[in-house]
Amino acid sequence: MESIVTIRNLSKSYGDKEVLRDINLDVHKGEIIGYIGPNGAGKSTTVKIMLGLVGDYSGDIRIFGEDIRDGKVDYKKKIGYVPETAEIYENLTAREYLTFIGELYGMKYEEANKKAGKLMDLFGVKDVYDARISSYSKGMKQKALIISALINDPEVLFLDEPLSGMDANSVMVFKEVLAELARKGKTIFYSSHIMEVVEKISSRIILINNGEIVADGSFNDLKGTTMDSSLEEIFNQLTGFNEHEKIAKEIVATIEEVI
Ligand SMILES: Nc1ncnc2c1ncn2[C@@H]1O[C@H](COP(=O)(O)OP(=O)(O)OP(=O)(O)O)[C@@H](O)[C@H]1O
Repeated sequence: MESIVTIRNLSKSYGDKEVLRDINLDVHKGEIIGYIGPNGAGKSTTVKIMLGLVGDYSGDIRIFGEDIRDGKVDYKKKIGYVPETAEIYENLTAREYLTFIGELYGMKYEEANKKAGKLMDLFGVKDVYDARISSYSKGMKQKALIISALINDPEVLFLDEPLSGMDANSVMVFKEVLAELARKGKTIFYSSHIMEVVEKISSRIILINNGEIVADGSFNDLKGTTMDSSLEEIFNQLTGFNEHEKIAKEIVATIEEVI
């Protein structure tokens, strides 16, 4: 199977805090990787390193066979990225923003405008194409971001919590879009805390805890190793978490406390 992303011995520290420890990973064409882990586990850091947004790491990363350290930016043209928090240009309209992004990817204005307008329509937000993004609801902003990541027909998609704020119908459509893209040979790296969705869409799940990969396999493989039935339970077990009731009680007791 063709390897789209190859990560070898990736480690990263911030000061004396080791955030990623010896990550090794091969991502193959057409895979939907569910990349999960507790808050602060190192998921966004991994993705940002792959995108060239964070440097100063040790180890090697190849994307489409090229070492990303070589400073070439060509590989980025084949990548789409939905970040966890969007630095979206809120004063622009979606038409302005999406055509701008399209042109950055080397598309002609007319082509970008046509495609963006059509995608806005298909995502049910055509009526706000010419409204400022600052006036959008959370889910509408998320759709504009998703469109900006897809407009250049990328080979690889990096998605960080892409569904936040989206309603149930839109989520269904988007999940189907991801499955269809994977069938067409696109590779998807999907980072999220919504276990239900990760469980359903991923062909392979990678669980990272304290900067290390602690599980890597299909949902069925993971089920086999722990005897748990849902990804949420597997997640809790592999990250050593079984104290939710106790912690919740302490939180409520603290809220009620008269100090
Ligand atoms: N610029 C930075 N400077 C210092 N520490 C950082 C920086 N960015 C991230 N970290 C630390 O690296 C660790 C991993 O962060 P990261 O954002 O990769 O986690 P995550 O798995 O994406 O978490 P979440 O699920 O909350 O999004 C955290 O302890 C975080 O505090």
